Amino acid sequence: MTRYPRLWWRLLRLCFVHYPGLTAAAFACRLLSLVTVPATGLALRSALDSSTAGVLHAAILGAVGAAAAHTVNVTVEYLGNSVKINLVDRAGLLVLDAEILRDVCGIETMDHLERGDFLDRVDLLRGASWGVLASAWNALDAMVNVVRLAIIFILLSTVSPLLLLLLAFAVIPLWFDTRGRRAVIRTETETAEDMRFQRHLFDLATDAASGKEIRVTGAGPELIRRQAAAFRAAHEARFRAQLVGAAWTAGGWTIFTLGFAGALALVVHDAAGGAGSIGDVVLAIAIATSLRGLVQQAVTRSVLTASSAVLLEPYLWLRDYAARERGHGDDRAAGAAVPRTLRDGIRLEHLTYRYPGSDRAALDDVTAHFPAGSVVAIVGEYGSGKSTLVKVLCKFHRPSSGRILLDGTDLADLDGTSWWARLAVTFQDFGRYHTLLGEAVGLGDLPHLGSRSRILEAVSAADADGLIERLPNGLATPLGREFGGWELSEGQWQKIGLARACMRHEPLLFVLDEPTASLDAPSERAIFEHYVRRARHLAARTGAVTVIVSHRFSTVSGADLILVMQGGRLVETGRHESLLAAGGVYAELYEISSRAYTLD
Ligand SMILES: Nc1ncnc2c1ncn2[C@@H]1O[C@H](COP(=O)(O)OP(=O)(O)OP(=O)(O)O)[C@@H](O)[C@H]1O
Repeated sequence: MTRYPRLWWRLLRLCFVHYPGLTAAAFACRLLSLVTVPATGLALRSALDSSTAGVLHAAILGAVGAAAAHTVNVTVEYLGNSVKINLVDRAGLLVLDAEILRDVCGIETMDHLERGDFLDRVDLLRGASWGVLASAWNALDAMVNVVRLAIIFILLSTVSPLLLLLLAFAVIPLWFDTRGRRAVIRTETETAEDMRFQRHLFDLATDAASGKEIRVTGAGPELIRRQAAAFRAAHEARFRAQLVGAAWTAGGWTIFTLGFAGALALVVHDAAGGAGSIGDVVLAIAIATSLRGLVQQAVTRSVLTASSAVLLEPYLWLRDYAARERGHGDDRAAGAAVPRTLRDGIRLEHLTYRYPGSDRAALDDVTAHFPAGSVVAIVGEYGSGKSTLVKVLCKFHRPSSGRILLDGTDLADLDGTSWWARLAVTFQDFGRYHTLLGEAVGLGDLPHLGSRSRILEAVSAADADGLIERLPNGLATPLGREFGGWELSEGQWQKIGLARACMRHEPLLFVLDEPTASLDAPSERAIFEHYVRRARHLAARTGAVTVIVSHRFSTVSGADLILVMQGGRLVETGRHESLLAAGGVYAELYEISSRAYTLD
């Protein structure tokens, strides 16, 4: 909680830096609002007392003053609020949202995108950055309200010190409300996972890709039942918490109203007994009436400020997390430069990796040497750790222990961006870019996005010339039905992904993670041979290592080195012939895979 004031100060400064005019106007309204209610009461008292004393011009002046002060009060309240809403909307969406996204995307590794606790926080903040900013203004307003109340109480004490008792009654609703709110916040945090889960099921049930399976398997009703159950559980818990909150609020206000009525009866009684003027009674009634509104505002703003903890906590957590992760990257990445070419190659030394929250190692003590210029195939059954190894090589995950050396330089000492600039990759879950076809390929190497010759060359390297010829506008064909473009088959999308990976001419690591999963057997063979030729070409230029991940053993038998993974461990390594001769896991899996292939 002690960090909040610092955060609010930073956020208010942020508003001022980006929108100085609006911020200054919002502050001016708040300053004026400090004096408008007391001024109205004082002017009214002066008008009534002057009129009782028969001083006409002073009475008129007082009446005009009271009307003017009241008008200013209403205007600054309205203006102050409108400016605040405008400011919070603009700065929230344009400045703070961008900051949050920069934090999420600026983290070098990708572990956070697979951590439930991280995703819960991002989920809470999704589209709610204005709420983080609003908390700073609510905190400021709560403070302004306290000062306004203090001025009013000083004024009331001039009428009767007993009126100060109202303060006690004013504090009660505040305390009651805070208690109720806390219960609501707690429940919202506790049920965030249920809400995320039900949204996931909703997306699954309405997504075109999963929709096909759902129809065939008839899993729809079960998914709907689970989605409804998760939603009901979260919703009911939140509703119950809101009822508890409402009960606390109602209790607080009932006590305040009783106290307020008692205090006014006291002032009228005093005036009737001759202990005050009629002006005093009017002053007390006018001010004490606004007092109710002011206390209500103070309570609302304090409650809003307190309830913003539901956003501030995840926001601060995310900032801390991003800063820690960036700090980790910066510490290590100081100084080391990515080699221009590889001579020795890539060495994995006792590489172990566990996914966040998992106690099972997805990579377990893997040691291997990928010589510069070699074509390395990683094979193994489902879930054996092939993709994880590729992701750690790409520096998307930081090894839990062990290291990766590039010509002797620890990958951990290189900064991610420089390393990624020397990678060419296509992943299993390749991107489907809904752009012009030429751009979908050219995006593989931004500096050459506009180079037609380079794009055509990449298309040829991916064996995709035939596809371009069949499309109505060649490279200028818009892709993706969702936005009115040309829809491609899985295999065609995959070829575009492969072409994109071929855009870079000087990678040090060329990764093909299941590059042919959506392609037929002849295309697969042709592509593999194509890539081996390309790998030799790249090897001659930069000593690049080509890593191909595949289930199909027959496809990769021509690789220089084959790594056989099983349950996260590297169980065999060597060339095809020697592995076959050894008669181990590779030989067995190769046999099964060849039989299946022949049956096909
Ligand atoms: N994000 C994740 N969080 C936790 N565990 C994961 C995650 N991704 C993968 N795993 C686990 O790590 C292990 C290795 O997964 P990986 O995807 O590397 O296997 P793979 O050999 O590439 O499988 P496939 O051939 O199916 O692509 C598996 O047991 C899997 O359950």
